[in-house]
Amino acid sequence: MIARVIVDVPSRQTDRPFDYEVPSAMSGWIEVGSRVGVPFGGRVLQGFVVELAAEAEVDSRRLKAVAELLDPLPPLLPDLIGLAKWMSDKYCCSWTTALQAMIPAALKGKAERYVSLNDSLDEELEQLASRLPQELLDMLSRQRQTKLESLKERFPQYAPDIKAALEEGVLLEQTAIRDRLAIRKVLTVFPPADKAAAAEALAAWPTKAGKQRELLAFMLERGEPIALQALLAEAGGSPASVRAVAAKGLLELREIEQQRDPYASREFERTVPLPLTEGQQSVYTRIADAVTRGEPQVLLLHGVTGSGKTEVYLQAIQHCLKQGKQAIVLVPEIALTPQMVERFKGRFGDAVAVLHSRLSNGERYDEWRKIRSRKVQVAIGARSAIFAPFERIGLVIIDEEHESSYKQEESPKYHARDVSVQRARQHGAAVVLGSATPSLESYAAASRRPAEGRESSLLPMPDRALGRPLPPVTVIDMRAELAAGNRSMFSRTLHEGLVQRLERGEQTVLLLNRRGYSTFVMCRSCGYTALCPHCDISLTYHQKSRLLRCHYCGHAEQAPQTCPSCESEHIRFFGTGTQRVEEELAKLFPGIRVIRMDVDTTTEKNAHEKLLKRFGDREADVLLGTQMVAKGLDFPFVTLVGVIAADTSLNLPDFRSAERTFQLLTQVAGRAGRHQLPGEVVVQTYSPEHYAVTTAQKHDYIRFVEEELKHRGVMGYPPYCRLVLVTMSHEQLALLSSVSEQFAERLRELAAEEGVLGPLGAGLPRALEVLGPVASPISRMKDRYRFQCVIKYRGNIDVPALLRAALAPFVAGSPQKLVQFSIDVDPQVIL
Ligand SMILES: Nc1ncnc2c1ncn2[C@@H]1O[C@H](COP(=O)(O)OP(=O)(O)OP(=O)(O)O)[C@@H](O)[C@H]1O
Ligand SMILES: [Zn+2]
Ligand SMILES: [Zn+2]
Repeated sequence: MIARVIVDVPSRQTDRPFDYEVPSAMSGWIEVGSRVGVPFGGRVLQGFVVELAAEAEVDSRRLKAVAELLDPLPPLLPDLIGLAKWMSDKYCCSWTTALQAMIPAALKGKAERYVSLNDSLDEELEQLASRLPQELLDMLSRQRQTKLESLKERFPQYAPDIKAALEEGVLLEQTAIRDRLAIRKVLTVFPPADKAAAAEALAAWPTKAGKQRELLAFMLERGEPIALQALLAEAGGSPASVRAVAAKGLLELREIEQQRDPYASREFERTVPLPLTEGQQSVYTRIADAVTRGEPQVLLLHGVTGSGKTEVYLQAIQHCLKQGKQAIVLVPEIALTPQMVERFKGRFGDAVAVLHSRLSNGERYDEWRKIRSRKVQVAIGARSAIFAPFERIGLVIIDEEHESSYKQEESPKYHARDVSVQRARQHGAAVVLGSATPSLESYAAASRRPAEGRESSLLPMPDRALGRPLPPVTVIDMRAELAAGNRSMFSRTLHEGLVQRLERGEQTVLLLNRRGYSTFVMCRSCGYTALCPHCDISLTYHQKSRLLRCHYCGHAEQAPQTCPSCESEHIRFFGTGTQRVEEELAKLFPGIRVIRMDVDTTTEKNAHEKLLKRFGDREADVLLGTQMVAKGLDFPFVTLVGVIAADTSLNLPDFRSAERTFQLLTQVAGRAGRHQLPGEVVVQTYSPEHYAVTTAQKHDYIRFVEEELKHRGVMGYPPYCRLVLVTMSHEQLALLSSVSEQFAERLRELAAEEGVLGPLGAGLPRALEVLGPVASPISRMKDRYRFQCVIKYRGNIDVPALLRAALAPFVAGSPQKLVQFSIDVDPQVIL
């Protein structure tokens, strides 16, 4: 039997399956999706089996055999292998890069070198072996295989002997793949099987073995297994005393596998399904029908903030589980709050696995194994949870589907929404995209259907579940505030609002829209700003460590005391805006209790969770933060939401800036007055007439979409066309410039051959334009210059195929001269 294996070398030349022979001992074990170690270019590398075949495509004499099988159960399923292929085609990444995105970090094994004594030593070799230093020989003969690294570390003085032994063939070298992380095993003590006999033995115990006696008595009383460590902590004694009792057959000592459950210590109150409101009911019925029918379908749930989307998700999942199928729930990373987890754990208990980036690798691996071993039926997590290895998926839910964090910014640059749709196609599953502010792409796609004579896939929920109206929004023109002599960062209205909440003991959420703000260093005398020496971007100031850091390459340096350029002392560090707001609040409202949530206060593990819990327990009057406070929070005592600067995201050079601003304002406004107490919202801005602000003020999504679509149409942006961003980089500017010109030219030629090259504005059904090359907005990163081309196209064009063809001449070049190409299909940001 032949296994076709994708080897973990992420280069374009090796991006195809290689044939290996399957040794007969492995043949019953190897499947499509198995992880194997295979010889490749003189090493053993990790790879995945993507196909099994009877005959090799290469000369059988040149065929090598699979060296090792890494897991008894294949970590990937055939549908995921197929999905990875689809991703590599669509996103122009290598197949292996896509496969790597699907497995937990713990399984990204690394090759290790081992040595062992050659056991077929003939006389001559024996002779040579006997000359090895005795302690080295001892160690080698004790173990069948010894890690080369540990041998080197332990006996640095014998390096020449080891080398010689390897050359002479006295020592043999092997490579094997070792996982970064193993299943955790815990030494556990079990109570005696025969209690009566143990009790008898206890009574007859000689008094001098007091500690062993106590241990046995403790275990008899306890009656259930306990980890050795815990036993020693509770009952005292040493491992030796436990072993002594076990040796008498009165206790049992065994290693058992332990799952690291990050939620083990938490109790989740069980909830029951709520009677649905009318609006929820009709939406639920549509989703449940789709799940029952088992046809792939994409539904867009457009429900205003507080409309009770989560309850609909919960009941739809319940329906899905009843059908014997599994469900995946995607939420944006920062919305994966304890509140969210609680709602799912509360309804489905241990049937839920949670996957997010704040878990340790070990915890994530264990959650993942619960899915793979069919212990859970629901997976909730950030974007990569779409790869949860379920076998029969009935429903995929993407909450806050408009969030940009569903797009992965490093390779594979996939969008979880598109991957979900593809995976749902494989399984006959329904996809529910939920949002109060759907992305323009999703909204346009859903509204196109009725025009094409198909059933609408738009599911609206225009009312809040608890009957509260959406809160009134007051827009404050900050220019007028200044004209009226108010120089504070709080308008009079917001100030007044805060005073009232403090008096009434209600809570306020304050959002500082920080996108586009940066925390940089500037000299007020000469205008000097601190730039990264390797990247064309300013360094960011970190107040805690007093360091200046580059967010792209990690470069760090001490913050200067005086200006490096003019030696002036007037050098200023513009710290995170939230810190300044916090200081101002303390000044204006003495004694005010503020919880600040931003990148600086949420670096620690679970910090996010702890801060929100304190706010939920009403230990603070104000929750102040960046984007993090805008989403998903549902606190009954929040009656005021203030947006300190609505504009900062409007002025970014990004065609989605109006959409992002509208979404952010609508989402954060939605935090107010969700329960019994009515809420209100104050939005401070320098552009009160911008349609993103005025439509958000009226909670008018449809109006915003109409307005925004006009702009997109005029400018030629999605959803009227699609984009691909190609970024090229190299250390030498001249070379980069000429290669990128050649590439763009080649691409235009190929598009012309296909008959699709032409301006989008001409009204052709299929058209493609290549813009550039031009210098990227960040024109140098990690000492490499960067150029970019933007491809705009409309209609059914296989752009990935065009790109691959255009790239071909540049991939095979000599390595030193290689220009690095990075392709971003449907980019979220054009930087
Ligand atoms: N059928 C129902 N009966 C009673 N209460 C409900 C019902 N459905 C939802 N709720 C409550 O309404 C509140 C808002 O619901 P939820 O948080 O799910 O809104 P949402 O649509 O997700 O809003 P957002 O987009 O703002 O996060 C919650 O406190 C929830 O418990
Ligand atoms: Zn200066
Ligand atoms: Zn840098």
